[in-house]
Amino acid sequence: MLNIESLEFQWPSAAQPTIKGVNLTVNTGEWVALIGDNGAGKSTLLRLMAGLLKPNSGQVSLQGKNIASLKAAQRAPLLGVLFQEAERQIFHNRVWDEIAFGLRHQGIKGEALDDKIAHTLALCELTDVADAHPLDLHAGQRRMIAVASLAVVAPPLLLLDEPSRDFDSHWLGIFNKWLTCCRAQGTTILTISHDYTFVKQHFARTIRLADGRIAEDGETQHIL
Ligand SMILES: Nc1ncnc2c1ncn2[C@@H]1O[C@H](COP(=O)(O)OP(=O)(O)OP(=O)(O)O)[C@@H](O)[C@H]1O
Repeated sequence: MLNIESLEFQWPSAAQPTIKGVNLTVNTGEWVALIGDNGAGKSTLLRLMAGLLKPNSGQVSLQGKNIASLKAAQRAPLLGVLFQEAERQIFHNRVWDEIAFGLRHQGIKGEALDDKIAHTLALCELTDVADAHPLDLHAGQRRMIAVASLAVVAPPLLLLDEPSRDFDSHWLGIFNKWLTCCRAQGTTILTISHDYTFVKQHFARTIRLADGRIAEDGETQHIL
């Protein structure tokens, strides 16, 4: 599914590379947690995986395609990203329109569009706020809107950055219900997390990044 070879990346303003020769394979349907200290390079690596940054050398391949060579519209059906700050991926004035965006982009309209959105709103317990402005809602709901925008499109690969952050126990329960659906659909997931309870609950494999390199890669029960 996802193959990373000899990946190197240096932020233009940085004195040294942030990602230093990472090699990694994630198989279809696998769930992998990426852990490590603050500043280890986890979010940078996730952005490289998503094709949002171009590496200085090496390559990220997704389903055999070099991700850095794909346009945004070509990447959209292949992968979805949940960023740490949900606000950064919310652009519409109404929850319903935010969730509809990805489907409309795929040319889905009419009853098929309405049905998919109604199902996703119910799954994410957002039906009551479908007409609300996303930024009028609290942090847990805003994060769930970003989740719903991914859920409705259901890409085969999900890259999640600290997904359990901002959720109280109520919203975490709804989020975990969505993860159960992802598991049933065979979705591949790579998540960054500092929440080891969450990691142990869902992710059999854990990779620890330290100073831009993979320090450990193995079974979660041995690493955490
Ligand atoms: N936009 C940017 N421009 C320049 N340097 C950056 C940028 N984003 C991150 N960095 C630097 O890259 C290094 C790795 O940061 P990154 O956010 O990838 O680490 P992280 O492991 O995700 O940390 P955290 O757990 O705190 O989110 C840090 O030294 C950081 O200052």
